[in-house]
Amino acid sequence: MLELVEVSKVYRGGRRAVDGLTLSLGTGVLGLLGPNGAGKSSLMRVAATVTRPTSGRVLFDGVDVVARPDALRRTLGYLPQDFGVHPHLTAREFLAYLAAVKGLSARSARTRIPELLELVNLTGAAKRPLGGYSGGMLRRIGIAQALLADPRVIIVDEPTAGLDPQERIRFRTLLSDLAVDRAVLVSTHIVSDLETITDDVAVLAGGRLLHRGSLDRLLDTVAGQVWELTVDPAEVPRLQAGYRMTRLVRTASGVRVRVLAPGPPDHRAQAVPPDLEDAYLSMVAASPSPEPVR
Ligand SMILES: Nc1ncnc2c1ncn2[C@@H]1O[C@H](COP(=O)(O)OP(=O)(O)OP(=O)(O)O)[C@@H](O)[C@H]1O
Repeated sequence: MLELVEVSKVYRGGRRAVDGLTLSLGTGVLGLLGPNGAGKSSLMRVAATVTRPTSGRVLFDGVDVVARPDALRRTLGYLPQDFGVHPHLTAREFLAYLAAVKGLSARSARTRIPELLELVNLTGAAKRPLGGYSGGMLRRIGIAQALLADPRVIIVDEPTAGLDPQERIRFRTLLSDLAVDRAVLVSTHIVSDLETITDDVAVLAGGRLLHRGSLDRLLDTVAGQVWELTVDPAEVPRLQAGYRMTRLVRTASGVRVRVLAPGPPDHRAQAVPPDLEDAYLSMVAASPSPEPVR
């Protein structure tokens, strides 16, 4: 449905935020995972036609959206990271305003807005000013506005940032439901957010794509390389200097550490099954940052 081909984004001053990245999206959720500054927001802004790529192409059903953005824009729902609302407007007024901006007829807005408020579970709060909403409620209003035009493509940047655990679950369920017949691109730097939302992950670091595939394939990249051992606190610096440590927990009997290594780092080390955090940290740590372009 949406294809990014060799896309680069270089900002003024030479910062190369996206570096020759190729990625395709079909129906379902694609999780975009990467540390802060990896280029996730830049990539999403390019995909959402908010900014143009410096080079490369973005195709929507085969049509070049850089030259002809309208076809995608008509059917795109985009929730940026810094989504702002007017605190004095109620949810209903805010959606009505955005519906007008997006060119929906007054008649379709009248039917669509209550449907969306129901979908994001905000019918009961529809007449309250947005200034009194919690972070989770605001994110849900953000999703509602992204769905106003019944989009085929939904792009949401760090949707779970600032949400409490319950809101997080509700939000993930909503996104999964929407993805049944839509392409959904969702970014996060929280590995555990992805496990329940999708099995299709793209790992980004330094503007480059490090991995695209299932969570199992991501786990395979560190199979047999994760070890746990309990050590004296004084030994921690030596281990930290020699190995990538993915966890460190103080216990009554010492410090329980989890390290990545091709073989056992110590006679006390026990092999443990890798988790996604291990795979992600191993991948991101191995990736060099690209040089700024001069
Ligand atoms: N408008 C801009 N002008 C100049 N540099 C920018 C601009 N936007 C982003 N950058 C830089 O590009 C790089 C990638 O930023 P981007 O926001 O795309 O990453 P991210 O993965 O979304 O990170 P975060 O989760 O912190 O937002 C960073 O080094 C950032 O400082």
